[in-house]
Amino acid sequence: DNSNETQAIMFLEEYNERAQTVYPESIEISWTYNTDITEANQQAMIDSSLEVAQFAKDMQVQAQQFNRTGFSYDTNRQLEKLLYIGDAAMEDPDQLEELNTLQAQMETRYSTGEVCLNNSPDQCLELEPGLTRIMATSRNYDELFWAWDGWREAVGAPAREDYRRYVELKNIAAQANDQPDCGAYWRSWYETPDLQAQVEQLYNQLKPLYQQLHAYVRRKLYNVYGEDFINLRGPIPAHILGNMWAQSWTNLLDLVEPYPGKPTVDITPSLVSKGYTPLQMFQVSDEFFTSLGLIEMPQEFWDKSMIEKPDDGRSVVCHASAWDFYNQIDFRIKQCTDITMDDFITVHHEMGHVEYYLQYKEQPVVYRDGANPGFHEAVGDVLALSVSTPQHLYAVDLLDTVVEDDEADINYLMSMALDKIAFLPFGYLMDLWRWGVFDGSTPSSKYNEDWWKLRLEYQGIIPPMERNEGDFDPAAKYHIPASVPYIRYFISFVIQFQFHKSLCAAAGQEGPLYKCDIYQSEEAGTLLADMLKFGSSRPWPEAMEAITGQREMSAVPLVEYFQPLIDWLEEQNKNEYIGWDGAPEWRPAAP
Ligand SMILES: O=C(CCC(O)(O)[C@H](Cc1ccccc1)NC(=O)c1ccccc1)N[C@@H](Cc1ccccc1)C(=O)O
Ligand SMILES: [Zn+2]
Repeated sequence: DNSNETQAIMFLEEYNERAQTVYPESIEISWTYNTDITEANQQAMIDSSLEVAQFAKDMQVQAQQFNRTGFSYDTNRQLEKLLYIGDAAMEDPDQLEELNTLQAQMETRYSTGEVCLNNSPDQCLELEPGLTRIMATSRNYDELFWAWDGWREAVGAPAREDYRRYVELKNIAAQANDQPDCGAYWRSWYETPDLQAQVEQLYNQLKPLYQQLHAYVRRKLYNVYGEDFINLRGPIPAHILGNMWAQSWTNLLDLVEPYPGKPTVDITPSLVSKGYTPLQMFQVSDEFFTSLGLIEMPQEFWDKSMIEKPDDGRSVVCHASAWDFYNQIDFRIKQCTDITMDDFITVHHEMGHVEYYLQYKEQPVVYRDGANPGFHEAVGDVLALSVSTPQHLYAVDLLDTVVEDDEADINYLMSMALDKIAFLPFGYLMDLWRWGVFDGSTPSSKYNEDWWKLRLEYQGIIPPMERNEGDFDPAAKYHIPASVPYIRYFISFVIQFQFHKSLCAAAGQEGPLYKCDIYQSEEAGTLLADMLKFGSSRPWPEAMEAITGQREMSAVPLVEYFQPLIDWLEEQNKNEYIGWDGAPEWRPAAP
């Protein structure tokens, strides 16, 4: 009855007040651990998360007392968000403490991992920046193997037992949220019953693009490493693609550039030669957002963010992240920013998260989230599609010369494909593996075997040395030990081109999609901001419709963006073997 709804609304208002005290305090304690990893800070974070879990449980008990029939859509949706509270729903507090402890230990192991030169403890490299720079710049097969294998030995294998127990506990937590397993719980956030089928269909539509890029890059790597290490009908060794996880191949641009001799589109040399600091990289990004009429980063952001790896000996979680303190004033980024184009793009990615926070900060706390997790990942990347254009980089003095002809355009599209197309199979398989682990189809006895089956089937890569169950290679990627879902990035890499196409139309940009730069377009900014303000108050198809005019995810704008390169690659590859099942018995020579 109506009075019941009035009481529910009063309860929700009380929740909204209390949450804006409870959450900020706990998030501050988590920030302290992330920016100063010590045993004490880790324990403080675990203790605080147990307190927050108790608060969430108390609120859940109150929320489920209401008979929601006849309630308005909004009251219903807000209450619903309080019923499903993740790990906090675990019945047994000891199990929750064990889970939080495991997660903190796995995050610490990854974030403090290092590889030491011939066991001299004073010459060690951490992932950022040391190992990342080697993976990006070395063309020495053995040196790349040293970094690739050393990292997996340091943070992969040791995580196996923790991870096995983590999976058990995460599934117990999922069942406490009325879900069969943790993968099902993570997918439930999309409110899309056939989500797996939709992402599988999107992947199959994009697979031909990836296979063309794979064949072309394989040929170029063959020219560098030779026939002992590259089989022109087989998979590519996993460690020579310019990235620790072979998820982005942009660092191979100098090897694979279609028309060498054109001015480069890689601004890393410019950033370095012009003496750019991390702060300036953030300021340039902020200026792009405000040029669209979006909200600028508040002073607290500049005062309290951590945008460089500290040099005072502190251990920190270097993997980038953007933080909402749920008090409408504190928003931060934590990033160990290196002076590279990769990190300039990551700055935009992280700032996109904060822009979303700023746009929905007036929403009730329960709605301060992306329309779905993929939306949150797409915001910064959409703007980066404009920022990355040679014309824009030239306009903001990050490129000294720009040439606009068909060959230069193909070079540019290749650089973008090495990021966006190369990523797609990795973005897809990360959670294919985890969904299988959570639903039991991948037992711990086959963690590594199933991982490399997926890496071969979808990415067409092969480990440089035989792997076995003494290894645990998935844990060498942050999101696995850090328990961060990943299908959100695959979804983002598809929908960001839908958003780009719509924002470009709003900005009155007419030319080919890959040349569009929405810089300084208030129309584009307004179209984006109006969607961001929704937060998670409406189902994501409504947010999609608000920007693009239609409700589904679609790979069409991504294909449209890359069409000139697709045509070029098909011509280039007309005598190449497409795919990697042409030499099933082949293995690369040992490093
Ligand atoms: O992991 C990231 C960037 C970090 C983040 O911004 O996605 C961060 C990951 C994270 C870290 C700690 C706890 C939870 C998530 N996500 C956020 O900061 C975040 C997540 C949800 C809402 C708001 C912010 N990118 C992915 C994929 C990617 C995306 C875009 C370009 C390149 C690569 C990667 O590096 O493999
Ligand atoms: Zn992100």
